[in-house]
Amino acid sequence: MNYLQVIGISKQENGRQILSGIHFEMAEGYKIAIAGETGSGKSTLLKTIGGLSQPDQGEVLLEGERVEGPLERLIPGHPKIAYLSQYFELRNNYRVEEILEIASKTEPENAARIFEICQVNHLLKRKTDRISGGERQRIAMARALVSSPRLLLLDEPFSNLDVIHKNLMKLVIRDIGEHLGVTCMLVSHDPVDTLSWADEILVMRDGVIVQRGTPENIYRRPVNEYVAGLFGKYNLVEPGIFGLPAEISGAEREGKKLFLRPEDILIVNGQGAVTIALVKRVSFLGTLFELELELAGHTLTAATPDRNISPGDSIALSLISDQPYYM
Ligand SMILES: Nc1ncnc2c1ncn2[C@@H]1O[C@H](COP(=O)(O)OP(=O)(O)OP(=O)(O)O)[C@@H](O)[C@H]1O
Repeated sequence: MNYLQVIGISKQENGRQILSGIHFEMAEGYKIAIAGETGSGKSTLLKTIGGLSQPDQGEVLLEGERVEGPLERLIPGHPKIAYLSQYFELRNNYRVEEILEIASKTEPENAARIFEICQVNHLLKRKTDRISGGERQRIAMARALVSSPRLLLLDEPFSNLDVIHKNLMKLVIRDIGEHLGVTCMLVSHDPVDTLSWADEILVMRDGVIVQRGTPENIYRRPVNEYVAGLFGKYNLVEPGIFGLPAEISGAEREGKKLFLRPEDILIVNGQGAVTIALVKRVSFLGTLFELELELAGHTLTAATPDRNISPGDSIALSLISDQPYYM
């Protein structure tokens, strides 16, 4: 039996279709991220899974039992599912430990482990109005976890966090799965945040799942430009400009273009190379330099650690992949 089954969920709001026939299954311990542009239905789907939004059609089963919607329960929500919104509230004028104590349904030993993983031990004696945004988010996470959920739903857990607190939060979320064994699903409007965490990513657009796959598959083999663009920069060019034969993989690739992430383009020693591009612009990105290149009338984006490349240079290119992807 699948741990979580989402079966044909559809929902309209004010005559508009927000979710259409969403269907997927999830095994226990599996990590699913939901990505998509703003308004694509990610939060509504997550709330429906958590019993906080009523679907018009379809149902959600957790361990074989139907998750009731808010119209079917006196208190909306499911006792085994914790939903952590980006707009969570922490009551004012309480100490952090009191907030956590009120929510706790777990043994003190487990609670101590959760506090350690969420890195809130040093905050327990503080009043809730004397903590920063990043600390609040970790406390809200600890509060959700001490309620002993079987499934944790995180809606935009990285929003409003600076890089340091975002990285801390990523560690917390990783450790929740690894050390507490809580199954977790998260939504992020910045899908790049989900690549290193998720076992699988569901990409949504207009209330429909447009692609489902491993992070690597979605990143390297997006089904369309919408999915490609969500996960970063890309190039879509005629295969011929890299000297690739036009009919590499037969009829299915008819009219398709070569899909390349910036890092798929290698800058090589010019001897014997056939593809020479002109450097138009160089931008420093921290770990890499991003190059804007002109090649046979195309503008390409490449990435390189080489700091010795300047605008106006002619450079030789090659492709990193021996399995080109066409879109
Ligand atoms: N209660 C509601 N009444 C009317 N429209 C709603 C309601 N809830 C959501 N919507 C609409 O449904 C669509 C999907 O909203 P949802 O919040 O699920 O998207 P999202 O992908 O999570 O977006 P974001 O990344 O901006 O949070 C949006 O167009 C939103 O305006």
